[in-house]
Amino acid sequence: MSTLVRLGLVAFSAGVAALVVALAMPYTDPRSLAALANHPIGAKLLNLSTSALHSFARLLEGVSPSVSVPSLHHYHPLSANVSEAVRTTTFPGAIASGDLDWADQRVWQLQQNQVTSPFYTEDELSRLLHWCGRSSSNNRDIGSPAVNSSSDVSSTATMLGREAPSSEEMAVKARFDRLARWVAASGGDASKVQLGVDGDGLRGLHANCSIEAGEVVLAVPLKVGLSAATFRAAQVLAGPTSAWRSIESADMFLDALVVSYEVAVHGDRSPWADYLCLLPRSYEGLPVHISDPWVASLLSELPALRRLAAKRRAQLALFANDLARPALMALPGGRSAMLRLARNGGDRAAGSSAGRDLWLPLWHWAYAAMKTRGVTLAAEGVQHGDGGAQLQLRLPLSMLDWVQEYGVLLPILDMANHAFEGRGANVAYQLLPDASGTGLAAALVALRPLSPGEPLLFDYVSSAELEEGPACLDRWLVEYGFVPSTAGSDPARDCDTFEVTATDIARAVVRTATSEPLTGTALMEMTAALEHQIAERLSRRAKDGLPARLEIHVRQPYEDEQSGTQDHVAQRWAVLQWLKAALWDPAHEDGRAPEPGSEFEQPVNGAKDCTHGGKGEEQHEERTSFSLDLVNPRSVLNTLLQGRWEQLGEFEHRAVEGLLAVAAAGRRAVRRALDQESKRQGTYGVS
Ligand SMILES: C[S@@+](CC[C@H](N)C(=O)[O-])C[C@H]1O[C@@H](n2cnc3c(N)ncnc32)[C@H](O)[C@@H]1O
Repeated sequence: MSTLVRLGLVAFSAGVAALVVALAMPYTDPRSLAALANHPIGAKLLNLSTSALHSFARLLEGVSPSVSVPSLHHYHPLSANVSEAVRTTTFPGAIASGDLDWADQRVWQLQQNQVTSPFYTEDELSRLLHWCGRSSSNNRDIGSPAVNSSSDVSSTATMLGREAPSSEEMAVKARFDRLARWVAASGGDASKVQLGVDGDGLRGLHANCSIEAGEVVLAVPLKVGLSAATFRAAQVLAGPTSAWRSIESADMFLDALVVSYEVAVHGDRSPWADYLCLLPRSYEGLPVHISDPWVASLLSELPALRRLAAKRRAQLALFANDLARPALMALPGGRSAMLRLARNGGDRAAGSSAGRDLWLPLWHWAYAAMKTRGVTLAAEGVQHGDGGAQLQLRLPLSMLDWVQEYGVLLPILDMANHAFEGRGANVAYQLLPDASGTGLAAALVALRPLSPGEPLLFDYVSSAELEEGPACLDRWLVEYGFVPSTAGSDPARDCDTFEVTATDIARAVVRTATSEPLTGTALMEMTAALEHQIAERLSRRAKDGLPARLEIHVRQPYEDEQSGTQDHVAQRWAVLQWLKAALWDPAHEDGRAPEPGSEFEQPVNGAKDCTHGGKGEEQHEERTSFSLDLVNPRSVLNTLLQGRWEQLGEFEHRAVEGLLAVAAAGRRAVRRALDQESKRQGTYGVS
């Protein structure tokens, strides 16, 4: 080969090498990578190349690109009946919202049948967080005493009577102090706060000195927060999560992946190791994690909660198996971490029940931690800087261009408990520039002068509620795992949802007509016959988009004059139309039957007689010929509300904490609706 050709080849190789280096360089320097990712074309190129690289890697692993994209349909226990479920979506107020019906009672039951053990246990968490060196902690665990032993914190903790803190308490204090130093070194300030326990035994954040109104009590720079933008594999997250972009609400599960990764892969080497050790080991209130069959059966009577929990449960399963597990394995160190999780379950050969793979327990616990403690930041604000400051986060965020909201776990700040604004909140959550002036810090600002030892309470949702109005309390249980005890009830947060089927309508009709309790074979027979008729009418009306069952939502009427609705029963008009369709023969709709606005008319054909409980074919005939067309939908609605009010009353004797609070709030809402119906109709007295 001539020298010239050799030289040419060397020059060509050098050129190729230079090109490769030029292409690879941005990936090695976070700043140039961030600059590139913030450019619209650069971000697209990065997205494309990381997705392509990831797909290539999967091909090498033998995963065919034609493997179908995972979908929530696979986790809907009745998905074979999807087309039937779709039918229920078109009518206003119909149960399903989307193409899968999560409200169907059978969905929750079937899911529940598969739950044979708790989603995670404290013992499993002890194994996952073995480096923390202690056995348990939860919100009410006093493994977290007031960590400042100064004498002016007497109102802080129930622990102060103790002379010497236990070794566990010392360990908690040491971890908290290390976190405070990390926050300070990162440009924040945690010098005015300490861990404490309130009078109910609830762990929280307390002031440790006197604080003026308007003073910043705590500032935690966002870069200290644990999030998809900051965790240790942030820069390579886009590829392994590229399949997530087409899945509804995928960003909600990104945070659980982040926590799982830090625990499984980095453990005590994680910058958040101290923080992870201070997290509660159990989050008992989240409906999605109900494993006790008795509690699950209570949830069945709260359809709004049940529907949300059923869907969330399916989403968690979809992500755990098909999306988060492969994503974690594709992140650096993920594959061996996953193997460790599988092994950490103990000795399977010995048939130990403690031997399950720890991945699912970790996943569910991580989800619970993020859900109950994370703050969310709009992706828009994160990418373009909020409050006038450009964020310094390591991840070129536009690479995750499908994310709308980032969840962030903020060490120390997330120890503060909740109180509604104007109802006990003494600090406000704000985003402020951090000490460097180039990034943001999440801050708690005093709303009034604070004394040493006072618990710091802020409103978890005030900014969200500004836009959407007050959230119903049942929503709190699903999203935050607890129902805040407010000073007196706030009518705007009292809501109830209950389900009405042909059976419920039949019972209400009998009750409306007879005002006698539903007892005896004769009444049962009559109800069954009515139910049959009602179900038939509804199924005939299915072609008009009328669902076979309806959720009735009861809440404070919106103040908004524009909407023009002032009914405690949401979409009352539509509900009455549906009841009318269930009760009245379509042939009678040309004015032959009473309109919903007209007064209740007594049923004919001896409906009253049915309460006498006689037997025989003749009477049965008479009863089943009861004329539904003459029953007024308004009176049935009234009876349904009355029945619901009584049903919720029974919760008082059997429900567990969170569900009891939801049921009580629902009962107050239904009471208001009943009063409104009673006033409107004048003639109906309700007890
Ligand atoms: C952000 S954490 C607050 C700190 C937490 N207490 C701890 O020990 O780590 C939110 C959790 O604290 C509890 N919590 C906060 N505010 C509460 C309140 N007002 N009433 C009851 N529980 C509350 C709930 O369990 C909630 O899921």
